[in-house]
This record gives sequence, C-alpha cells and structure tokens, in this order.
Amino acid sequence: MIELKNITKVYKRKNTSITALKNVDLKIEKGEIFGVIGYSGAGKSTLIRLVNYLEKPTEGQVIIEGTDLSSYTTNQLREKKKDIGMIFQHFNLLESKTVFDNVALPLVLSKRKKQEINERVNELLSFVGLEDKAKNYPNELSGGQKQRVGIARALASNPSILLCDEATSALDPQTTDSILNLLKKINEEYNITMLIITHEMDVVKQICHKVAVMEKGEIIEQGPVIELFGNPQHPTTKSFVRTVIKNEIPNRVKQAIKTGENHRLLRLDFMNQSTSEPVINEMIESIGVKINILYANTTEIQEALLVTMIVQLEAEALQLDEAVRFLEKNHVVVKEVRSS
Ligand SMILES: Nc1ncnc2c1ncn2[C@@H]1O[C@H](COP(=O)(O)OP(=O)(O)OP(=O)(O)O)[C@@H](O)[C@H]1O
Repeated sequence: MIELKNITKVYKRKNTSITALKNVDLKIEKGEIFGVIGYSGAGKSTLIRLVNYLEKPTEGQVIIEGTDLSSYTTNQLREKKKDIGMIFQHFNLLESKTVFDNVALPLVLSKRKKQEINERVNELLSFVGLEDKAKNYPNELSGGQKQRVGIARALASNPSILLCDEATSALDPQTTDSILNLLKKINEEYNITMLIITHEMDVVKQICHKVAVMEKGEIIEQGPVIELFGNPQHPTTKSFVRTVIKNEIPNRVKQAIKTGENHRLLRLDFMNQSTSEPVINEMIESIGVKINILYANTTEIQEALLVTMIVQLEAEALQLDEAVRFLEKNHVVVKEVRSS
C-alpha cells in the first residue's frame, strides 16, 4: 500500500520558490492500479519522484507498506527501493547493452548468481514476448518493444510496486493498447500495485481502478474511474472526460430541442447496475413522460459499462420532476443541459 499524507513539496531557487505539490492526500491499496492525471506542470512527476524517494517532501509523509520512508537510513532505503520498479516515457535503456543485459542490470547490481540471472531474464523476456530479441540492441527495436524491455527490467527484482511515468505517451494507439494490456496482465498475475502518471484519459479508462485529477499541485478530484467518468465535478475533470466521452449535442439535432415548462433537456449517466435495468421503459410506463433521445454513447470502462444519453423529456411540470426523482432513485446521474 502507498499512502501520501498531507504532502507539500516546495522547490526553492535563489529568490523564488515553486510549490509543486500542495496538501496532497492519496491512498493506493495493495494490488490497485491507480492513475494520476493532469496537464503539464500539475505536479505528477514530482509526486512519482516522492514515492520513489528521489525527492523528499517539504511537509507530510510518504508511507509505503506501513512505514514512513523518512524513518529509513540511506542503506535501508537503497534496499527498499528494489521493491519499487519504474518505467519511463522514453524507456531509459542503455543503448550500448543488449536487451538481455538491459533486463539483467538490476540483478547484476544486486550481485545475483549468473545462473539465477540467466533464468530470471529469460523468464521475463518470454513474459513480455521478446524471447527472440535477447541479443538485439535497443536501436534495433520498435518503441513498443523498447517499452517491453523497460517493463521486463522493472520487474527483474520482483517489485511489489510499479511506477509508470507517461509509459505510453511516446507510442502509437495500437502499441499503447498492447502495452496497457501487458501492464494489466502484470497486475493480475503478480498482484503488483501500480501508480500510473498520464495526461491521457484513455489510459485511465483502459486500465486504472481509481484515478486522481491534479491541477496546480493539488488533487482536485479522486475516486473510482467509473464514478469519475459518470459524474465528474470539477471543470478540469469534465474536460478530461470529454476527451474520451463526447457528450455535446450534435448541431443537427439542436433544432429538434423544444423549450418551455413542459420540456426538460437532461444528460443521463447510467453506471454499474443502472445499465442492466430497463429504467427508461419503467419511467415511461409508470410516469407517462415522452422521451426523445438526442444523443447516446456507451463507454466500456474495463468490466463496467457507462451509458451516457442526452434526452428531451416532455410531460406536465410535476411529472417531469417525478421522472427526475425516479431516475435518481434508480442510480442514474441526472444533469440539466443547456441547449445553446
Ligand atoms: N527540480 C525542480 N526544480 C524547480 N521546480 C521544479 C522542479 N521539478 C518540477 N518543478 C516545478 O514544479 C511544478 C510541477 O512540475 P512536475 O514536473 O511535477 O509536473 P508534471 O505534471 O509532471 O508536468 P509534465 O507533464 O510537463 O512533466 C512545475 O511548475 C515545475 O516547473
């Protein structure tokens, strides 16, 4: 488990100081894939460097598996760091070494026996699908293959935590998918806790269980991914969600929108159980409203479905209120939409 408690990080330079993180609280459970998303400069890299103890917090505690990192001696910390693997946007491979030697590096540095190193590296290369590339050099590999080497190297010392800093940002969408699937497989097979830093909401959608949104050094919103996608609160979170779920009313249906007290324009988000129930049908039958669906979209968020609709309801004003109450009672998130 990774816990950040009331973290503030201030960088001091001559006469200026920059607050990179402010009052950050975060808890990542064992085996969880936790995404941190934010625009450039939000503080994501600083946060990941604190977990790796490359930076010390100005205030607050970084607690890993129950121990505050500041309580370790330098030697203890060096040992503990082996329990944390890291992968990078630009892979950080040694160009002069073969794929095999790159993956072997952490084991060589830990002075493991040659036979043990051979077995472990071959096992890892086969796990990441690169058994035939052991003797190649990084410049003979594609971006996706380089990241697979980076992942194998990060797993060499059997870490319980994997930190991923923009691990797919330099890759095309198809290669990104294959790397994300590999990370998912690692999480499922080894129960490794993962902290994923990204500026792409699609990465969060595809593999994260929980997500925190950062802005100007603060966490502005956090929670389970499906809930954040279905009911974002902060404008920045909303704009990230819009990159994955388009929820604007298409121009060509705008002329169909009617106004007045007998009409309401609503955005409905159905998550989890509300996607499998005939909620709309029951609302029509029991309350007698008319519904015009102007926009609908289904997003698959790992094992869950999020259905987003923009609808126009037509009925007497009191019935419209009753319809909204009915939807909310059935776990549908209802928001009023403006037509212009
Ligand atoms: N070593 C440093 N010295 C001084 N200021 C720094 C240092 N590292 C980061 N900062 C500042 O802290 C703030 C947060 O930076 P950080 O790199 O953590 O953001 P980020 O969200 O990772 O951005 P990006 O996606 O562009 O990498 C920025 O204003 C940055 O300029």
